[in-house]
Amino acid sequence: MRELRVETEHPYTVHIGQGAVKLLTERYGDLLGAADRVVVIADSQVAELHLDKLLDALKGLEPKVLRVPAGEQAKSVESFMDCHSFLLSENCSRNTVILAFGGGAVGDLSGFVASTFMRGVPFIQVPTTILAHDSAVGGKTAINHPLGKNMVGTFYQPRAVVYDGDFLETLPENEIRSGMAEVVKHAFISNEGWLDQLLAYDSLEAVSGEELEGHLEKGIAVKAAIVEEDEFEGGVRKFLNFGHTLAHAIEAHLGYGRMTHGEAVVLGMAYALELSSSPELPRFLNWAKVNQYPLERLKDMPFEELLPYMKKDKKSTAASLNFVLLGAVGQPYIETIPEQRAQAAYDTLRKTIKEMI
Ligand SMILES: O=C(O)C(=O)C[C@@H](O)[C@H](O)[C@H](O)COP(=O)(O)O
Repeated sequence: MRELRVETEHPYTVHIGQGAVKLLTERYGDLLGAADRVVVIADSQVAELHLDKLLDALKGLEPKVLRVPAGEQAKSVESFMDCHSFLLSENCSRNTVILAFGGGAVGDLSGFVASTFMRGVPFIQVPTTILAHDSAVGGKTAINHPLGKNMVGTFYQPRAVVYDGDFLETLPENEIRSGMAEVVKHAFISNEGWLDQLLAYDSLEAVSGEELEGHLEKGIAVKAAIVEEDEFEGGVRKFLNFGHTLAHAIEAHLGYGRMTHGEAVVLGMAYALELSSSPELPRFLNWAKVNQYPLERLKDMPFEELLPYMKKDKKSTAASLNFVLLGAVGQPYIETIPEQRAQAAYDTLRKTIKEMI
């Protein structure tokens, strides 16, 4: 079992490894045992596959379980209110502990619920996807608004992240693609050797379970170091948003859940590399093509339809479009891009993709 500390204002540990859920009672038994209620907010699809294992690990605690829609559909006002209604109907109090069981979406929703129920109750992230190595760490919680992704949310750190590798074994292909995008993002902003290694795999299927665990640990370490330096995103934390300005615009434009988050992030990273005039773009596009990321979808998305969302990005201001760009691998920076240049780069990228597929 591997452990990483995240030294934020309220520090916590990320536990990674097969069978990690047993730590819920071994390490967090005091917190959970002292709660008047333990509430599991579970992704409904994940619950079908893995809830028994989680409940087994929570034996004796008699948790209440609320199933929410799978994936991005969970991050709605309706789900948010359903969670609060459930907590109230179960007579939960400030002494209740919430467990988020599922991928990034259920983690974001549950964290937001935990941060707002009676002005805040403790929560533990129990992630079940590759993508969640990113979203479960760092304390960003949110639901979506039709006008922009993650627009309603808080910074609220979990008490622990218990990341059990067994849950990753049933991930569908598009979820593997989605999660690996965030792993590659962590490599782009931190470490050239690691990026070389990730882009050199013949395909995502060629990554063994053991190697994956190592990559996830590296990704979490990159993220934890940045979050420790800038928990509330005044500066360097923005680098974790590499590829996200366009990605979030695509997700909002298409409708949440129509493209996985990580797949959209791959399109967004390609765009950021184009804006950076980065020599990394060709091999990155090739990796994305080999692994069947939906590059071709850009052709149906005119720049003018994405622009309003990009203007609302949290890194932008009313007057400017701000992107995370890359000087070289491991050297991210923020730049304000004039609209015309943003449009020209988008058109160039679409042309390059059209020629290669
Ligand atoms: O933790 C962060 O900071 C990130 O930006 C990580 C992103 O990969 C993640 O998707 C995050 O939820 C995006 O946050 P947002 O503030 O751009 O909504």
